[in-house]
Amino acid sequence: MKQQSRSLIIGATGQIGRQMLSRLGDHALPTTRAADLIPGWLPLDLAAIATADDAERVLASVPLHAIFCLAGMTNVEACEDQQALATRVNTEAPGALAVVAARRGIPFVYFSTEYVFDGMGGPYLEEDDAHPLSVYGSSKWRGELAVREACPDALILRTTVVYGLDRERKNFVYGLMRKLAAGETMRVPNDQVSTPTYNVDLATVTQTLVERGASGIFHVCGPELLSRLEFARRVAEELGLDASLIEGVSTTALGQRAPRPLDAGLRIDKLRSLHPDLTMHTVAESFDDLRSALREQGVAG
Ligand SMILES: NC(=O)C1=CN([C@@H]2O[C@H](COP(=O)(O)OP(=O)(O)OC[C@H]3O[C@@H](n4cnc5c(N)ncnc54)[C@H](OP(=O)(O)O)[C@@H]3O)[C@@H](O)[C@H]2O)C=CC1
Ligand SMILES: Cc1cn([C@H]2C[C@H](O)[C@@H](COP(=O)(O)OP(=O)(O)O[C@H]3O[C@@H](C)C(=O)[C@@H](O)[C@H]3O)O2)c(=O)[nH]c1=O
Repeated sequence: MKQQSRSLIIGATGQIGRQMLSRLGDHALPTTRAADLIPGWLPLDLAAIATADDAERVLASVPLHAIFCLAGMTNVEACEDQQALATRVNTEAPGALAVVAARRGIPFVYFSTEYVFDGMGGPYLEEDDAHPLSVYGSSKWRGELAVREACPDALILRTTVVYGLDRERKNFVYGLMRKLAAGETMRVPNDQVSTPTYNVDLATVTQTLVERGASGIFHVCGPELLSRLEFARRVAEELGLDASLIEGVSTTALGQRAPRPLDAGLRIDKLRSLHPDLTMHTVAESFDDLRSALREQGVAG
């Protein structure tokens, strides 16, 4: 029987990958490194893909109509110590997979980050100069360049501080909820300014942009410019948690190894002007949608 052509979701176990998967349903072919645990998924390890030949081998005889590259080495601190792996996973493998997409004439979507900027003049537009501060940011910026070179029609989506329901319960909001619900203090940087992004909006916009044949770089993030401290306080307020347990500190005091862009955030003027029907929700609006689901998951009171 002829195999049906599907959209490859690389990184389908991740926060954003899960959202894409639930949207695309049977039209998606998810990948994971732990393939034996999930029947029907394609085994794919970005660390094993260095060249277009490697990518062709992995995808040989797999009919596809789009490739979404959501997988990445996303632990910003760990990237500082594992530069070679970060380069392979975030730069070289996406570039190699983009070659396959270009050869097949199918859409390729690469997820990038606000961390391509240095945070000295945000919020940023798509055409602003990149100047990453960290190994992670640099690997993603070089990933963008590799993807664009391999597949000039690729769609590159830059986002940041993505939150929402996450089966792995890994994003910032979960960390905050766990601490506050346990009555523990959370130290949060008061000098990292960004534009937090609801993962449902991000997945909806991604799907729509691909359906509309968009290409090039788009910033896709929430509409509010907030420090982590302000964001954390709003989340606490939305969930009825004790915001007095949130302690604002400088990034320096937090002692993170990877430098973060401070005065950052992304501007979505381009998205708004070319696709005015697409809405990125505020924190308050997204929590109206999210609150009950978080409670069902048993992580919020
Ligand atoms: N979350 C955020 O705030 C932001 C995310 N992004 C970008 O969006 C993308 C998705 O992020 P998010 O969903 O949050 O990520 P997660 O950290 O939730 O998930 C990472 C995914 O990458 C996969 N992965 C990691 N290493 C490899 C590898 N060597 N080979 C194959 N798959 C691998 C994991 O799969 P496995 O199950 O096999 O471990 C997992 O599915 C990333 O590219 C990230 O850089 C950009 C800006 C902000
Ligand atoms: C350990 C610790 C961290 N933090 C903060 C610092 C840091 O800003 C944040 C770490 O959580 P995050 O994972 O959201 O932060 P970070 O890994 O810096 O976030 C990034 O993720 C990657 C994938 C991106 O591409 C970025 O755009 C951004 O969203 O939490 C605290 O506030 N208190 C703490 O006790």
